[in-house]
Amino acid sequence: MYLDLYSHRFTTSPPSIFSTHIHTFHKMATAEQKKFVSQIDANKAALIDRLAEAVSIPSVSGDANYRKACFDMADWLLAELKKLGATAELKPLGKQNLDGKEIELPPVILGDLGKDPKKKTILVYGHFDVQPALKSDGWDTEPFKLITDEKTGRMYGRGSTDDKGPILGWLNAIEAHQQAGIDLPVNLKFCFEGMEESGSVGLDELIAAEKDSFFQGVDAVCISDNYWLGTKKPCLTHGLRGIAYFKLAISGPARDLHSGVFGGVVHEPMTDLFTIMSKLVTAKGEILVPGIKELVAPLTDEERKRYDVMDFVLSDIEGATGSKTTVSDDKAAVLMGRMRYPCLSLHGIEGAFSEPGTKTVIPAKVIGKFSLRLVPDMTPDKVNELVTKYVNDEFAKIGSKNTMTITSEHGGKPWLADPNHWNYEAAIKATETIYGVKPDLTREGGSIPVTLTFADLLQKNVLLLPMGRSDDGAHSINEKLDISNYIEGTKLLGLYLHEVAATA
Ligand SMILES: C[C@H](N)C(=O)N[C@@H](Cc1c[nH]cn1)C(=O)O
Ligand SMILES: [Zn+2]
Ligand SMILES: [Zn+2]
Repeated sequence: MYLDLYSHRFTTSPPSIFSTHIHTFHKMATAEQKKFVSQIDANKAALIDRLAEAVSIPSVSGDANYRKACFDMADWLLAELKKLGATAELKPLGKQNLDGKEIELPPVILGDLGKDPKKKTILVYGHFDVQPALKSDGWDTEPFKLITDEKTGRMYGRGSTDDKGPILGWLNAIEAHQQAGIDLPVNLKFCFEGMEESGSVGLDELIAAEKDSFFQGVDAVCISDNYWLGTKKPCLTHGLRGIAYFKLAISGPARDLHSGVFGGVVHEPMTDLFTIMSKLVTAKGEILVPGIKELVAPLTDEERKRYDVMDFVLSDIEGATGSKTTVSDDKAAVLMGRMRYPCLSLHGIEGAFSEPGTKTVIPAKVIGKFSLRLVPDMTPDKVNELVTKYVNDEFAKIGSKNTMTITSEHGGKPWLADPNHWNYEAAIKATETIYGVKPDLTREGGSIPVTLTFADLLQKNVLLLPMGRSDDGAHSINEKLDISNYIEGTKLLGLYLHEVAATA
Protein backbone atom coordinates (compact mmCIF):
# COMPACT_ATOMS: atom_id res chain seq x y z
CA MET A 1 0.00 0.00 0.00
CA TYR A 2 1.08 3.56 -0.72
CA LEU A 3 0.05 6.87 0.78
CA ASP A 4 -1.55 9.14 -1.83
CA LEU A 5 -0.45 12.61 -0.91
CA TYR A 6 -3.34 14.28 -2.73
CA SER A 7 -6.16 12.47 -1.04
CA HIS A 8 -4.18 11.43 2.04
CA ARG A 9 -5.66 7.97 1.58
CA PHE A 10 -3.83 4.69 1.19
CA THR A 11 -3.88 3.34 -2.38
CA THR A 12 -2.41 0.43 -4.29
CA SER A 13 -0.58 2.74 -6.72
CA PRO A 14 2.90 4.02 -6.14
CA PRO A 15 3.15 7.70 -5.17
CA SER A 16 3.50 10.23 -7.97
CA ILE A 17 7.11 11.21 -8.57
CA PHE A 18 6.01 14.76 -7.96
CA SER A 19 3.93 14.09 -4.90
CA THR A 20 6.33 16.20 -2.83
CA HIS A 21 4.95 19.32 -4.48
CA ILE A 22 1.63 18.90 -2.69
CA HIS A 23 2.21 22.17 -0.82
CA THR A 24 2.84 24.06 -4.06
CA PHE A 25 -0.40 22.66 -5.42
CA HIS A 26 -2.42 23.78 -2.44
CA LYS A 27 -0.84 27.23 -2.64
CA MET A 28 -1.32 27.73 -6.38
CA ALA A 29 -4.65 26.08 -7.18
CA THR A 30 -7.96 27.93 -6.92
CA ALA A 31 -10.92 26.39 -5.09
CA GLU A 32 -12.47 25.33 -8.42
CA GLN A 33 -9.22 23.79 -9.58
CA LYS A 34 -8.92 21.81 -6.34
CA LYS A 35 -12.46 20.55 -6.78
CA PHE A 36 -11.69 19.49 -10.35
CA VAL A 37 -8.50 17.72 -9.29
CA SER A 38 -10.31 15.84 -6.49
CA GLN A 39 -12.95 14.76 -9.00
CA ILE A 40 -10.29 13.30 -11.28
CA ASP A 41 -8.81 11.39 -8.34
CA ALA A 42 -12.24 10.05 -7.49
CA ASN A 43 -12.77 8.98 -11.12
CA LYS A 44 -9.46 7.14 -11.44
CA ALA A 45 -10.86 3.61 -11.85
CA ALA A 46 -13.46 4.74 -14.39
CA LEU A 47 -10.84 6.64 -16.38
CA ILE A 48 -8.69 3.52 -16.61
CA ASP A 49 -11.75 1.55 -17.78
CA ARG A 50 -12.39 4.15 -20.45
CA LEU A 51 -8.83 3.80 -21.73
CA ALA A 52 -9.20 0.00 -21.71
CA GLU A 53 -12.26 0.32 -23.97
CA ALA A 54 -10.41 2.57 -26.40
CA VAL A 55 -7.33 0.31 -26.51
CA SER A 56 -9.52 -2.74 -27.22
CA ILE A 57 -10.41 -1.30 -30.65
CA PRO A 58 -7.44 -2.11 -32.92
CA SER A 59 -7.58 1.04 -35.05
CA VAL A 60 -4.41 0.44 -37.08
CA SER A 61 -4.52 2.89 -39.99
CA GLY A 62 -1.63 1.44 -41.96
CA ASP A 63 -3.18 -1.96 -42.63
CA ALA A 64 -6.28 -2.30 -44.83
CA ASN A 65 -7.38 -5.34 -42.79
CA TYR A 66 -7.97 -3.10 -39.76
CA ARG A 67 -9.87 -0.36 -41.56
CA LYS A 68 -13.21 -1.37 -40.07
CA ALA A 69 -11.72 -0.94 -36.58
CA CYS A 70 -10.70 2.63 -37.47
CA PHE A 71 -14.35 3.33 -38.27
CA ASP A 72 -15.46 1.60 -35.04
CA MET A 73 -13.00 3.75 -33.10
CA ALA A 74 -14.37 6.93 -34.72
CA ASP A 75 -17.93 5.86 -33.81
CA TRP A 76 -16.89 5.09 -30.24
CA LEU A 77 -15.15 8.44 -29.78
CA LEU A 78 -18.01 10.34 -31.38
CA ALA A 79 -20.45 8.71 -28.95
CA GLU A 80 -18.18 9.60 -25.98
CA LEU A 81 -18.06 13.24 -27.11
CA LYS A 82 -21.82 13.35 -27.52
CA LYS A 83 -22.31 11.90 -24.03
CA LEU A 84 -20.45 14.96 -22.77
CA GLY A 85 -22.87 17.25 -24.59
CA ALA A 86 -20.55 18.14 -27.46
CA THR A 87 -21.90 18.77 -30.94
CA ALA A 88 -19.83 16.47 -33.10
CA GLU A 89 -19.90 14.80 -36.48
CA LEU A 90 -17.91 12.44 -38.66
CA LYS A 91 -16.42 14.06 -41.75
CA PRO A 92 -15.73 11.60 -44.58
CA LEU A 93 -12.44 12.03 -46.41
CA GLY A 94 -13.00 9.89 -49.50
CA LYS A 95 -10.96 6.93 -50.60
CA GLN A 96 -7.31 5.95 -50.67
CA ASN A 97 -5.29 3.23 -52.33
CA LEU A 98 -3.64 1.10 -49.67
CA ASP A 99 -1.49 -1.84 -50.72
CA GLY A 100 -3.33 -2.09 -54.02
CA LYS A 101 -6.80 -1.86 -52.48
CA GLU A 102 -9.16 1.08 -52.94
CA ILE A 103 -10.59 1.69 -49.47
CA GLU A 104 -12.52 4.39 -47.59
CA LEU A 105 -10.38 6.69 -45.42
CA PRO A 106 -11.28 6.82 -41.72
CA PRO A 107 -13.41 9.91 -41.01
CA VAL A 108 -12.27 12.94 -39.08
CA ILE A 109 -14.27 13.90 -36.00
CA LEU A 110 -15.05 17.61 -35.75
CA GLY A 111 -16.79 18.74 -32.59
CA ASP A 112 -17.67 21.77 -30.47
CA LEU A 113 -18.36 22.25 -26.80
CA GLY A 114 -19.41 25.76 -25.78
CA LYS A 115 -19.89 28.84 -27.92
CA ASP A 116 -19.64 31.61 -25.34
CA PRO A 117 -18.31 34.73 -27.13
CA LYS A 118 -16.79 35.94 -23.83
CA LYS A 119 -14.56 32.87 -23.58
CA LYS A 120 -11.45 31.92 -25.55
CA THR A 121 -11.75 28.97 -27.94
CA ILE A 122 -9.12 26.24 -27.86
CA LEU A 123 -8.81 23.76 -30.69
CA VAL A 124 -7.78 20.34 -29.45
CA TYR A 125 -6.27 17.82 -31.88
CA GLY A 126 -5.50 14.14 -31.39
CA HIS A 127 -5.40 10.93 -33.42
CA PHE A 128 -7.35 7.78 -32.70
CA ASP A 129 -5.42 5.51 -35.06
CA VAL A 130 -2.43 3.51 -33.88
CA GLN A 131 0.69 1.79 -35.15
CA PRO A 132 0.43 -1.91 -36.01
CA ALA A 133 0.98 -4.37 -33.14
CA LEU A 134 1.06 -8.16 -32.99
CA LYS A 135 1.78 -10.26 -29.94
CA SER A 136 4.31 -12.09 -32.12
CA ASP A 137 6.30 -8.85 -32.52
CA GLY A 138 7.53 -9.57 -28.99
CA TRP A 139 4.83 -8.07 -26.77
CA ASP A 140 4.60 -9.59 -23.30
CA THR A 141 0.82 -9.17 -23.32
CA GLU A 142 -1.96 -8.88 -25.91
CA PRO A 143 -1.42 -5.45 -27.50
CA PHE A 144 -5.11 -4.59 -27.79
CA LYS A 145 -6.00 -5.48 -24.22
CA LEU A 146 -5.06 -2.84 -21.65
CA ILE A 147 -3.13 -4.54 -18.86
CA THR A 148 -2.82 -2.54 -15.66
CA ASP A 149 0.09 -3.41 -13.46
CA GLU A 150 -0.76 -1.85 -10.09
CA LYS A 151 2.69 -2.68 -8.71
CA THR A 152 4.58 -0.63 -11.26
CA GLY A 153 1.69 1.76 -11.88
CA ARG A 154 1.81 1.12 -15.62
CA MET A 155 -0.88 0.42 -18.22
CA TYR A 156 0.28 -1.56 -21.22
CA GLY A 157 -1.49 -1.55 -24.59
CA ARG A 158 -1.18 -0.19 -28.12
CA GLY A 159 -2.30 3.42 -28.22
CA SER A 160 -2.15 3.87 -24.44
CA THR A 161 0.29 6.77 -24.82
CA ASP A 162 0.06 7.37 -28.59
CA ASP A 163 -2.53 8.80 -28.70
CA LYS A 164 -5.63 7.35 -27.04
CA GLY A 165 -4.61 8.18 -23.45
CA PRO A 166 -4.05 11.88 -24.25
CA ILE A 167 -7.28 12.14 -26.31
CA LEU A 168 -9.20 10.64 -23.40
CA GLY A 169 -7.42 13.07 -21.10
CA TRP A 170 -9.45 15.88 -22.72
CA LEU A 171 -12.70 13.96 -22.37
CA ASN A 172 -11.91 13.01 -18.78
CA ALA A 173 -11.21 16.64 -17.91
CA ILE A 174 -14.53 17.81 -19.39
CA GLU A 175 -16.47 15.07 -17.61
CA ALA A 176 -14.88 15.92 -14.25
CA HIS A 177 -15.87 19.58 -14.67
CA GLN A 178 -19.45 18.56 -15.31
CA GLN A 179 -19.52 16.14 -12.38
CA ALA A 180 -18.03 18.74 -10.04
CA GLY A 181 -20.44 21.41 -11.27
CA ILE A 182 -17.66 23.65 -12.62
CA ASP A 183 -18.17 25.68 -15.76
CA LEU A 184 -15.62 24.97 -18.50
CA PRO A 185 -13.56 28.17 -18.61
CA VAL A 186 -13.11 28.08 -22.42
CA ASN A 187 -14.97 26.96 -25.53
CA LEU A 188 -13.53 23.80 -27.05
CA LYS A 189 -13.28 22.58 -30.62
CA PHE A 190 -12.12 19.04 -31.35
CA CYS A 191 -10.37 17.67 -34.41
CA PHE A 192 -9.63 13.96 -34.02
CA GLU A 193 -8.23 12.06 -37.00
CA GLY A 194 -7.74 8.39 -37.83
CA MET A 195 -4.82 8.55 -40.26
CA GLU A 196 -2.00 10.33 -38.40
CA GLU A 197 0.21 7.24 -38.30
CA SER A 198 -0.22 6.88 -42.06
CA GLY A 199 0.39 10.34 -43.40
CA SER A 200 -2.82 12.20 -42.38
CA VAL A 201 -4.18 11.64 -45.90
CA GLY A 202 -6.99 14.08 -46.71
CA LEU A 203 -6.77 16.10 -43.49
CA ASP A 204 -5.07 19.21 -44.88
CA GLU A 205 -7.76 19.52 -47.54
CA LEU A 206 -10.52 19.21 -44.92
CA ILE A 207 -8.93 21.90 -42.75
CA ALA A 208 -8.54 24.20 -45.76
CA ALA A 209 -12.21 23.63 -46.68
CA GLU A 210 -13.40 24.25 -43.10
CA LYS A 211 -11.02 27.11 -42.33
CA ASP A 212 -13.71 29.79 -42.42
CA SER A 213 -16.51 27.63 -41.06
CA PHE A 214 -15.72 25.00 -38.41
CA PHE A 215 -12.29 26.41 -37.52
CA GLN A 216 -13.53 30.01 -37.44
CA GLY A 217 -13.02 31.62 -34.02
CA VAL A 218 -10.18 29.38 -32.80
CA ASP A 219 -7.81 31.39 -30.57
CA ALA A 220 -5.06 28.80 -30.11
CA VAL A 221 -4.36 25.11 -30.65
CA CYS A 222 -3.26 22.46 -28.16
CA ILE A 223 -2.03 19.00 -29.12
CA SER A 224 -1.19 16.29 -26.62
CA ASP A 225 0.63 13.69 -28.76
CA ASN A 226 4.27 13.55 -27.78
CA TYR A 227 6.40 12.71 -24.76
CA TRP A 228 8.52 14.15 -21.99
CA LEU A 229 12.21 14.27 -22.70
CA GLY A 230 12.91 11.90 -19.83
CA THR A 231 10.85 10.12 -17.21
CA LYS A 232 10.67 12.68 -14.41
CA LYS A 233 10.22 16.16 -15.70
CA PRO A 234 7.28 17.44 -17.76
CA CYS A 235 7.88 19.57 -20.83
CA LEU A 236 6.16 21.76 -23.37
CA THR A 237 7.11 21.27 -26.99
CA HIS A 238 7.42 23.95 -29.63
CA GLY A 239 8.95 22.06 -32.53
CA LEU A 240 8.53 18.83 -34.49
CA ARG A 241 10.53 17.21 -37.22
CA GLY A 242 8.83 16.59 -40.56
CA ILE A 243 8.99 13.34 -42.50
CA ALA A 244 9.58 12.00 -46.00
CA TYR A 245 8.86 8.28 -46.35
CA PHE A 246 10.11 6.15 -49.26
CA LYS A 247 9.60 2.69 -50.73
CA LEU A 248 12.39 1.31 -52.90
CA ALA A 249 11.24 -1.72 -54.91
CA ILE A 250 13.60 -4.04 -56.79
CA SER A 251 12.36 -6.92 -58.89
CA GLY A 252 13.86 -9.22 -61.48
CA PRO A 253 13.10 -12.95 -61.54
CA ALA A 254 9.46 -13.81 -62.24
CA ARG A 255 9.35 -15.91 -59.04
CA ASP A 256 11.39 -16.77 -55.94
CA LEU A 257 14.36 -18.95 -56.90
CA HIS A 258 16.53 -21.75 -55.42
CA SER A 259 19.84 -20.13 -54.44
CA GLY A 260 21.77 -23.31 -55.19
CA VAL A 261 20.47 -23.44 -58.72
CA PHE A 262 20.34 -19.73 -59.56
CA GLY A 263 22.80 -18.13 -57.08
CA GLY A 264 25.71 -16.68 -59.10
CA VAL A 265 23.54 -16.82 -62.20
CA VAL A 266 21.04 -13.97 -61.86
CA HIS A 267 21.16 -10.42 -60.47
CA GLU A 268 19.60 -10.80 -57.04
CA PRO A 269 17.04 -8.11 -56.04
CA MET A 270 18.01 -8.37 -52.36
CA THR A 271 21.70 -7.81 -53.14
CA ASP A 272 20.84 -4.75 -55.24
CA LEU A 273 18.61 -3.43 -52.47
CA PHE A 274 21.28 -3.88 -49.78
CA THR A 275 23.82 -2.14 -52.01
CA ILE A 276 21.58 0.92 -52.43
CA MET A 277 20.30 1.03 -48.87
CA SER A 278 23.83 0.83 -47.48
CA LYS A 279 24.63 4.02 -49.39
CA LEU A 280 21.89 6.07 -47.75
CA VAL A 281 23.30 6.48 -44.25
CA THR A 282 26.44 5.56 -42.29
CA ALA A 283 26.44 3.48 -39.11
CA LYS A 284 26.94 6.73 -37.18
CA GLY A 285 23.79 8.20 -38.70
CA GLU A 286 25.41 10.50 -41.25
CA ILE A 287 23.06 10.99 -44.20
CA LEU A 288 24.89 10.27 -47.45
CA VAL A 289 22.34 11.73 -49.88
CA PRO A 290 24.08 14.75 -51.43
CA GLY A 291 22.43 18.11 -50.79
CA ILE A 292 20.51 17.14 -47.63
CA LYS A 293 22.92 18.65 -45.10
CA GLU A 294 22.96 21.93 -47.02
CA LEU A 295 19.19 22.35 -46.46
CA VAL A 296 19.53 22.41 -42.67
CA ALA A 297 19.23 25.83 -40.99
CA PRO A 298 22.57 26.72 -39.33
CA LEU A 299 22.99 26.35 -35.58
CA THR A 300 23.34 29.62 -33.71
CA ASP A 301 25.38 30.04 -30.51
CA GLU A 302 22.24 30.99 -28.63
CA GLU A 303 20.44 27.81 -29.72
CA ARG A 304 23.48 25.65 -28.92
CA LYS A 305 23.42 26.92 -25.33
CA ARG A 306 19.79 25.87 -24.90
CA TYR A 307 20.74 22.20 -25.27
CA ASP A 308 23.46 22.48 -22.64
CA VAL A 309 21.03 23.66 -20.00
CA MET A 310 18.19 21.23 -20.77
CA ASP A 311 17.34 18.98 -17.88
CA PHE A 312 18.44 15.72 -19.46
CA VAL A 313 20.91 12.94 -18.80
CA LEU A 314 22.05 10.23 -21.18
CA SER A 315 20.51 7.61 -18.93
CA ASP A 316 17.06 8.98 -19.96
CA ILE A 317 17.74 7.74 -23.50
CA GLU A 318 19.33 4.55 -22.22
CA GLY A 319 16.23 3.83 -20.15
CA ALA A 320 13.93 4.56 -23.07
CA THR A 321 15.86 2.39 -25.53
CA GLY A 322 16.77 -0.31 -23.02
CA SER A 323 20.39 -0.06 -24.17
CA LYS A 324 23.59 1.97 -24.11
CA THR A 325 23.70 2.58 -27.83
CA THR A 326 23.68 6.35 -28.32
CA VAL A 327 25.72 7.49 -31.31
CA SER A 328 27.37 10.15 -29.15
CA ASP A 329 28.12 10.40 -25.43
CA ASP A 330 27.75 14.16 -25.47
CA LYS A 331 24.45 15.38 -24.01
CA ALA A 332 24.02 18.35 -26.38
CA ALA A 333 24.90 16.25 -29.43
CA VAL A 334 22.31 13.63 -28.46
CA LEU A 335 19.64 16.28 -27.93
CA MET A 336 20.43 17.97 -31.22
CA GLY A 337 20.41 14.59 -32.96
CA ARG A 338 16.85 14.19 -31.84
CA MET A 339 15.54 17.74 -32.08
CA ARG A 340 17.35 19.87 -34.62
CA TYR A 341 19.12 17.66 -37.17
CA PRO A 342 17.62 15.37 -39.79
CA CYS A 343 18.02 11.59 -39.65
CA LEU A 344 17.54 8.73 -42.07
CA SER A 345 16.20 5.44 -40.69
CA LEU A 346 15.96 2.09 -42.48
CA HIS A 347 12.65 0.49 -41.43
CA GLY A 348 12.31 -2.84 -43.15
CA ILE A 349 12.20 -5.00 -46.23
CA GLU A 350 8.97 -6.42 -47.57
CA GLY A 351 9.31 -9.68 -49.48
CA ALA A 352 12.51 -10.78 -47.73
CA PHE A 353 12.73 -14.15 -46.03
CA SER A 354 12.22 -13.26 -42.38
CA GLU A 355 10.83 -16.36 -40.70
CA PRO A 356 12.92 -18.63 -38.47
CA GLY A 357 14.83 -21.37 -40.26
CA THR A 358 17.33 -21.42 -43.08
CA LYS A 359 15.37 -21.24 -46.31
CA THR A 360 17.79 -20.96 -49.25
CA VAL A 361 15.75 -18.63 -51.38
CA ILE A 362 16.44 -15.76 -53.72
CA PRO A 363 13.43 -13.45 -53.22
CA ALA A 364 12.06 -12.26 -56.57
CA LYS A 365 10.90 -8.85 -55.39
CA VAL A 366 11.87 -6.86 -52.34
CA ILE A 367 10.74 -3.46 -51.15
CA GLY A 368 13.02 -1.48 -48.87
CA LYS A 369 11.38 1.10 -46.62
CA PHE A 370 13.13 4.13 -45.21
CA SER A 371 12.33 7.63 -44.10
CA LEU A 372 14.02 10.89 -43.33
CA ARG A 373 12.97 13.15 -40.47
CA LEU A 374 13.08 16.73 -41.68
CA VAL A 375 14.08 19.92 -39.88
CA PRO A 376 13.93 23.59 -40.88
CA ASP A 377 14.56 24.47 -43.78
CA MET A 378 13.97 21.06 -45.42
CA THR A 379 10.77 20.38 -47.34
CA PRO A 380 9.40 16.97 -48.39
CA ASP A 381 9.43 18.10 -52.07
CA LYS A 382 13.10 19.06 -52.07
CA VAL A 383 14.04 15.91 -50.14
CA ASN A 384 12.07 13.75 -52.59
CA GLU A 385 13.94 15.31 -55.49
CA LEU A 386 17.37 14.74 -53.91
CA VAL A 387 16.66 11.18 -52.72
CA THR A 388 15.10 10.08 -56.01
CA LYS A 389 18.01 11.40 -58.06
CA TYR A 390 20.61 9.84 -55.75
CA VAL A 391 18.95 6.41 -55.63
CA ASN A 392 18.53 6.36 -59.42
CA ASP A 393 22.20 7.35 -59.91
CA GLU A 394 23.41 4.70 -57.44
CA PHE A 395 21.27 2.00 -59.05
CA ALA A 396 22.64 2.90 -62.47
CA LYS A 397 26.20 2.43 -61.08
CA ILE A 398 25.45 -1.18 -60.05
CA GLY A 399 24.79 -2.24 -63.64
CA SER A 400 21.99 -4.58 -62.59
CA LYS A 401 19.45 -5.94 -65.06
CA ASN A 402 16.77 -5.85 -62.37
CA THR A 403 14.11 -3.14 -62.27
CA MET A 404 14.16 -0.48 -59.57
CA THR A 405 11.43 2.00 -58.64
CA ILE A 406 11.56 4.54 -55.86
CA THR A 407 8.28 6.00 -54.67
CA SER A 408 7.72 8.74 -52.18
CA GLU A 409 5.00 7.85 -49.70
CA HIS A 410 3.65 10.32 -47.15
CA GLY A 411 5.46 13.50 -46.21
CA GLY A 412 5.16 16.31 -43.68
CA LYS A 413 7.02 19.56 -43.13
CA PRO A 414 8.87 20.40 -39.91
CA TRP A 415 7.27 22.85 -37.49
CA LEU A 416 8.71 25.40 -35.08
CA ALA A 417 6.53 27.75 -32.98
CA ASP A 418 7.20 30.86 -30.97
CA PRO A 419 6.82 29.85 -27.31
CA ASN A 420 6.51 33.50 -26.23
CA HIS A 421 2.73 33.37 -26.27
CA TRP A 422 -0.11 33.21 -23.74
CA ASN A 423 -0.83 29.66 -24.89
CA TYR A 424 2.58 28.54 -23.58
CA GLU A 425 2.34 30.77 -20.51
CA ALA A 426 -0.92 29.04 -19.58
CA ALA A 427 0.64 25.60 -20.00
CA ILE A 428 3.69 26.59 -17.92
CA LYS A 429 1.48 27.77 -15.04
CA ALA A 430 -0.70 24.65 -15.19
CA THR A 431 2.39 22.43 -15.20
CA GLU A 432 3.82 24.24 -12.18
CA THR A 433 0.54 23.76 -10.33
CA ILE A 434 0.20 20.07 -11.12
CA TYR A 435 3.82 18.96 -11.12
CA GLY A 436 5.43 21.64 -8.95
CA VAL A 437 8.17 22.27 -11.50
CA LYS A 438 8.78 24.63 -14.42
CA PRO A 439 8.57 22.50 -17.58
CA ASP A 440 11.44 22.15 -20.05
CA LEU A 441 10.87 23.65 -23.46
CA THR A 442 11.68 20.98 -26.03
CA ARG A 443 11.53 20.12 -29.71
CA GLU A 444 10.24 16.65 -30.57
CA GLY A 445 12.00 14.26 -32.94
CA GLY A 446 8.75 12.76 -34.22
CA SER A 447 6.25 14.23 -36.66
CA ILE A 448 2.63 15.36 -36.49
CA PRO A 449 2.08 16.70 -39.99
CA VAL A 450 -1.13 18.60 -39.22
CA THR A 451 0.63 20.88 -36.71
CA LEU A 452 2.12 23.05 -39.43
CA THR A 453 -1.20 23.05 -41.29
CA PHE A 454 -2.96 24.49 -38.23
CA ALA A 455 -0.22 27.08 -37.75
CA ASP A 456 -0.20 28.13 -41.43
CA LEU A 457 -3.89 27.97 -42.30
CA LEU A 458 -5.39 29.22 -39.05
CA GLN A 459 -2.48 31.57 -38.26
CA LYS A 460 -2.82 30.66 -34.57
CA ASN A 461 -0.30 29.61 -31.97
CA VAL A 462 0.10 25.84 -31.56
CA LEU A 463 1.31 24.21 -28.34
CA LEU A 464 2.29 20.60 -27.74
CA LEU A 465 1.48 19.54 -24.18
CA PRO A 466 2.57 15.94 -23.70
CA MET A 467 1.07 13.45 -21.27
CA GLY A 468 3.44 10.47 -21.52
CA ARG A 469 7.10 9.82 -20.79
CA SER A 470 10.10 9.12 -23.00
CA ASP A 471 10.14 5.45 -21.97
CA ASP A 472 6.51 4.76 -22.98
CA GLY A 473 7.58 2.73 -26.00
CA ALA A 474 5.36 4.48 -28.53
CA HIS A 475 5.54 2.58 -31.87
CA SER A 476 7.43 -0.18 -30.06
CA ILE A 477 6.45 -3.37 -28.27
CA ASN A 478 4.92 -3.13 -24.77
CA GLU A 479 3.71 0.45 -25.28
CA LYS A 480 2.58 1.81 -21.92
CA LEU A 481 1.28 4.85 -20.11
CA ASP A 482 1.96 5.29 -16.41
CA ILE A 483 -1.24 5.66 -14.40
CA SER A 484 0.27 8.74 -12.76
CA ASN A 485 0.91 10.33 -16.17
CA TYR A 486 -2.65 9.54 -17.24
CA ILE A 487 -4.22 10.94 -14.08
CA GLU A 488 -1.88 13.91 -13.52
CA GLY A 489 -1.82 14.52 -17.29
CA THR A 490 -5.63 14.72 -17.31
CA LYS A 491 -5.47 17.23 -14.47
CA LEU A 492 -2.85 19.18 -16.40
CA LEU A 493 -5.05 19.43 -19.51
CA GLY A 494 -7.95 20.65 -17.36
CA LEU A 495 -5.87 23.21 -15.49
CA TYR A 496 -4.31 24.41 -18.73
CA LEU A 497 -7.82 25.41 -19.86
CA HIS A 498 -8.26 27.38 -16.62
CA GLU A 499 -4.95 29.17 -17.14
CA VAL A 500 -5.87 29.93 -20.77
CA ALA A 501 -8.99 31.65 -19.48
CA ALA A 502 -6.96 33.56 -16.89
CA THR A 503 -4.16 34.82 -19.18
CA ALA A 504 -4.56 37.99 -21.20
C1 LIG B 1 4.73 12.15 -32.45
C2 LIG B 1 3.49 11.37 -32.84
N1 LIG B 1 2.92 10.78 -31.69
C3 LIG B 1 3.84 10.29 -33.83
O1 LIG B 1 4.09 9.18 -33.44
N2 LIG B 1 3.87 10.63 -35.11
C4 LIG B 1 4.27 9.71 -36.14
C5 LIG B 1 3.69 10.18 -37.45
C6 LIG B 1 3.98 9.24 -38.56
C7 LIG B 1 4.50 9.57 -39.75
N3 LIG B 1 4.56 8.42 -40.45
C8 LIG B 1 4.10 7.46 -39.71
N4 LIG B 1 3.73 7.97 -38.55
C9 LIG B 1 5.77 9.64 -36.24
O2 LIG B 1 6.46 10.59 -35.86
O3 LIG B 1 6.28 8.59 -36.71
ZN1 LIG C 1 2.69 7.60 -33.37
ZN1 LIG D 1 0.87 10.16 -32.04
